[in-house]
Amino acid sequence: MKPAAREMLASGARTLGLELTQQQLAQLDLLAEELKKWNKKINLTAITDDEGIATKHLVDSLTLLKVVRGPGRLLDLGSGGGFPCIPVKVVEPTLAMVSVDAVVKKISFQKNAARVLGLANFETLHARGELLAEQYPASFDWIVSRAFSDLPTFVSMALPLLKPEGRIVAMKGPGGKQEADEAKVKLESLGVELVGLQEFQLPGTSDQRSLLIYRISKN
Ligand SMILES: C[S@@+](CC[C@H](N)C(=O)[O-])C[C@H]1O[C@@H](n2cnc3c(N)ncnc32)[C@H](O)[C@@H]1O
Repeated sequence: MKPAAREMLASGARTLGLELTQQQLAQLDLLAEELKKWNKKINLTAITDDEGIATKHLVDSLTLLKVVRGPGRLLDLGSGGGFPCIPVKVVEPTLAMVSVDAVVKKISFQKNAARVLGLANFETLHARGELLAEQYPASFDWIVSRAFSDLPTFVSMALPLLKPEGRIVAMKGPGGKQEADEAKVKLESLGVELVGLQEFQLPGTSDQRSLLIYRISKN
């Protein structure tokens, strides 16, 4: 990435309370370069400029760390080009990751990126999220997604895979609260409750973001 984009990444992360090491910066830079290289052959993202990648993919993925903490097992459903899971893994390596996408070429990209970046405990899976319950029953502390699906679809897919004390985190844009309100009754009938809602501005932009956090209902 150009120096200006690297600086946007470092300062965006700092705004989130994350002081990136030189090694983490170099790994995220490498991820951006691999993304641009592969994107010429396969369609991974519409965002192709360094500044856009720095803020809208890298810093945006790291906003998840406002809520998620390691150690633990994290599942990213519909991870596409590896967002948010790869940047989060780089910055919070104590999280063991499973990254799932239904499109094989996206998973091939992630496998390559994980190798080039030297990520350990980062499993990639070419699969549909609906079909994971047998292989991963009640297995994850965190199940997350960004730009994946509506809340009821995501939550129903995540529930059989979530540990009893685990959390489901949906990364949303400015309409997150409204979506949560509209889905409230449906989500309660599925057996989850909203335990956190964070609304904030994506650092380095004027874009609004929200994080919706659910757990299995206690009553
Ligand atoms: C809009 S992309 C978002 C990718 C990434 N999370 C991001 O924010 O950049 C949605 C991704 O979900 C994947 N997907 C859609 N339905 C899926 C399913 N049922 N199981 C697994 N992946 C799915 C698609 O292949 C696509 O890569």
